[in-house]
Amino acid sequence: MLEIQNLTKRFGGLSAVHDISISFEKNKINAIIGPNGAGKTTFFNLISGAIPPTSGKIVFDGKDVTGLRADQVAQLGVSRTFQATTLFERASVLDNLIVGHRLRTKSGLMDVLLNTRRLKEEERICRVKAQEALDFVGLSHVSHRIAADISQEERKRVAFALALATEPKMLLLDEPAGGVNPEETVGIAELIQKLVKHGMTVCLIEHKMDMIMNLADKIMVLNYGEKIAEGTPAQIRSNPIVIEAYLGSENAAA
Ligand SMILES: Nc1ncnc2c1ncn2[C@@H]1O[C@H](COP(=O)(O)OP(=O)(O)OP(=O)(O)O)[C@@H](O)[C@H]1O
Repeated sequence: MLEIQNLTKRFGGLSAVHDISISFEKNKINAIIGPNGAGKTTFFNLISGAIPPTSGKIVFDGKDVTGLRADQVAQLGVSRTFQATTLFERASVLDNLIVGHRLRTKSGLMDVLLNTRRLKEEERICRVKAQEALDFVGLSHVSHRIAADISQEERKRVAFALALATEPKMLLLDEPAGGVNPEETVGIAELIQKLVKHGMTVCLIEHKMDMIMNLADKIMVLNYGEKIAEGTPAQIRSNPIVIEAYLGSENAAA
């Protein structure tokens, strides 16, 4: 599904991502872990087209997407959530979703000015899709609440619903369980499994090791921009290089 070949991103003298090659299989949950500053976010920025690589190649679903812009990559089926979910705080959850969907649909300025039939039809479809996305992530009950009033866990679910607007094949989730309590983390993990059940491929960055170890099919470990390991949770847990660099001897003992 996603093939990364010798991907490098340099910022001045610093290689934030250095010569990474890896492949992520379709319909699986892939996790990227590593200490702060290891290059995880930069890696996501490269895959999603937010920044161009210095060198290397990114092939998504058989197409070379290296150097494409974020909107072009999104069009091909890669969608993304961010560590912080930015919402229109005074608007309802449903309206946030409708705006999110509208931004991704096709009417041009002339349609808006002329208020065409196509525009009206798109608006209707957006409302239906927004409602469907909220149902999918388990938020129909808060659809009319003001965004400012919902919990951190609900915000995370809204981020998922927004990312689903483009009907992606692959979802990049940046700390999907960041700032949510352990019970809610289980719920977020279940939602990720549901996405995969519905045919999506997931790639996530997460610091919550219990969640990752229970959820991921494959883990890539970054350290100082380099891939130091990849494998199943069991392989990663017992990898001496990972233990040394990242997990620490306490985790190994556990
Ligand atoms: N635009 C930029 N310009 C210069 N340096 C950058 C830029 N973006 C990231 N870096 C540097 O690249 C390195 C990797 O950063 P990155 O944010 O990708 O790490 P991370 O693993 O996502 O960290 P965290 O877990 O803290 O989010 C860091 O040293 C960071 O300071």
